[in-house]
Amino acid sequence: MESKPALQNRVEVAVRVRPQFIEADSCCITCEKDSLEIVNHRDYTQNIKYKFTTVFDADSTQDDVYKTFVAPKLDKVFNGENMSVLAYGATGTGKTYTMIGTSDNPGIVPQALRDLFQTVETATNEMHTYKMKLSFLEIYNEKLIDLLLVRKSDLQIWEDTNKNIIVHGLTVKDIASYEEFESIFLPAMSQRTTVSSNLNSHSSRSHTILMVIIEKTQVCSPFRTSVSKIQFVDLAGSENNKLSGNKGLRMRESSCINKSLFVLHEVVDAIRRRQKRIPYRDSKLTRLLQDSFGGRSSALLLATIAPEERCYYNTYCTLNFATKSKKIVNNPALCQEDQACDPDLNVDNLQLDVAKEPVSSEISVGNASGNTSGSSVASPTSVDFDLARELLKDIQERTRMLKTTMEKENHSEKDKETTEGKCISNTGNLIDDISKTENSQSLRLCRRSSSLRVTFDMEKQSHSENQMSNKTRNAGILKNIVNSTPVRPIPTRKCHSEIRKRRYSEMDTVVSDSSKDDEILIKHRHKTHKNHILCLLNSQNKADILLLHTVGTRRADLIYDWQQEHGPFEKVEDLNQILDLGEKYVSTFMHRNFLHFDEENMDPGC
Ligand SMILES: Nc1ncnc2c1ncn2[C@@H]1O[C@H](COP(=O)(O)OP(=O)(O)OP(=O)(O)O)[C@@H](O)[C@H]1O
Repeated sequence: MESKPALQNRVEVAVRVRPQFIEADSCCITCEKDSLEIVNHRDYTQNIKYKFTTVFDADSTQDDVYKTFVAPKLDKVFNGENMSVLAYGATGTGKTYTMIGTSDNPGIVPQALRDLFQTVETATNEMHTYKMKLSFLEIYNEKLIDLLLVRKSDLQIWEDTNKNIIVHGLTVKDIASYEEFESIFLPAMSQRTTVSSNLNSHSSRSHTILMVIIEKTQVCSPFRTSVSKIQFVDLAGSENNKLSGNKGLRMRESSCINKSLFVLHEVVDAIRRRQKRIPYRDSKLTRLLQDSFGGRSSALLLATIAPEERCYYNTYCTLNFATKSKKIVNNPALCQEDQACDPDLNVDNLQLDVAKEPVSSEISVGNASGNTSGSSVASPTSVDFDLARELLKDIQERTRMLKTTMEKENHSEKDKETTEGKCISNTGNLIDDISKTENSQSLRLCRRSSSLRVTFDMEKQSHSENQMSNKTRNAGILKNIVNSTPVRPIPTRKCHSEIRKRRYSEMDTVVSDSSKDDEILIKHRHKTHKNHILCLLNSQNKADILLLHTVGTRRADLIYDWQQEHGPFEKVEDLNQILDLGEKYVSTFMHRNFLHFDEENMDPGC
């Protein structure tokens, strides 16, 4: 495969400034075509200048953004590459507007889908057919919700032995036309959780990921299928609770949003600093975006900012995040599979590829030296599987013909067996040879791919890595999918200390000398949890009390009434004073809330 120019693999970043809504507030941004300046808050006599691929000023239209930043890259997806388009920015800065838009001013998603369907139409010919599929999910309060289903439940993220990420049970729907896409997408979009806040009348309370899968299949033998996907990510905006006026449940939502965005920052920082451990697992968002930040997908990040001075701090933070992100180097690979040759590989398995494409493991994401060990491994000799399979078919065909001829010529039974036996044994040997070669090939490729997945800095990226042949990569991906052994659920961040310990012990090379830190961390977390439980118990809002495990409306009433009468609980054990709860229940309460306490229950106001 031809090596690609370094810049093509970096996360591409553009910034869009939304129009000024509050005239009274002065504008703090000056835009150029590919740069912008804001005042330096540390020294008002200076400006801070940022450079990006493109800067869209407040006058830019939806068309400008789509046609300049996204449309030219859609070809990549058609050529088998995975791609993510992400909107990032503070609340009310125009992420959803830019991604989805309105019926009069359609945003990136509808425009891209129109173009994709158009390309499918023109590209379909006697050689290839195309199939498009759709999945749509939101991450709300650290829960994965399938937006294509009416009944909402928290989906699980699973991981197979090849470190492929799978959203278990996620609906994948076929879409045959743009109209069909709209008929599925628009009702699903209306299911997304939004509320009115001081900063945005339709503020998104969740991150959404819309995945469009494109399957390209050869009409003739060998019926190859290549599967690629493009995902559109509309991140919920970071929020300052004082400005947004959030309380109670809104506060909890915003704490989940802020926390996952915080982890995203940490992931970006860790990749840039080439840390051993990239904290992808610390939130569901980063787990699902693993491929877009330091993985095998190309990524386009659109940072949205507001021009008003009162939004200065958010603008400054967004621009800094955008600047950090553009330094991340992804290592996109073409996804291709030989479906016809593998009867076990059914299309339904591929549907799950919305989040299943190979991703970098925490251990393989940059070792201490920032070296990718695999890069020094010479490319294994490429075995031409297609040729081997053709040969195999040929032998089988000849065996069949020989058998028929022998029967016709009334050869003796013995002769027939001997000749046929020879042919079959040859065939068997060839099958063995092929599968042995494939297995060893795939083993090597799997090892290589886990160490080759992430490159932090293209300048330091080894040349040999880029030169990995197209076929080798494809075969690697094919084997990654074909060899996928049963998946297992990943313990997500709901982890309590035990899971945390176990996870750390699994990550032998990474944290072998950090057990002390871990212990301190566990103690700290325990203390923090205790404070948060206490805080929820003392909340003036019954909805907050209901967030505690094992607390239903009756118990929430008892707890609320008690604190109204006696004042706030000083310690969690004070629950024993509510006689109606019973001693046994209090111990269950402790057990469940301490062991199963998850951070989504934390109220940031506490
Ligand atoms: N470029 C723009 N031109 C015109 N209106 C815009 C533009 N950008 C944003 N808006 C308007 O600003 C408001 C907030 O935009 P939007 O809902 O897209 O923000 P958001 O960043 O998605 O916020 P949140 O994170 O709270 O969901 C909307 O009413 C939207 O129509």
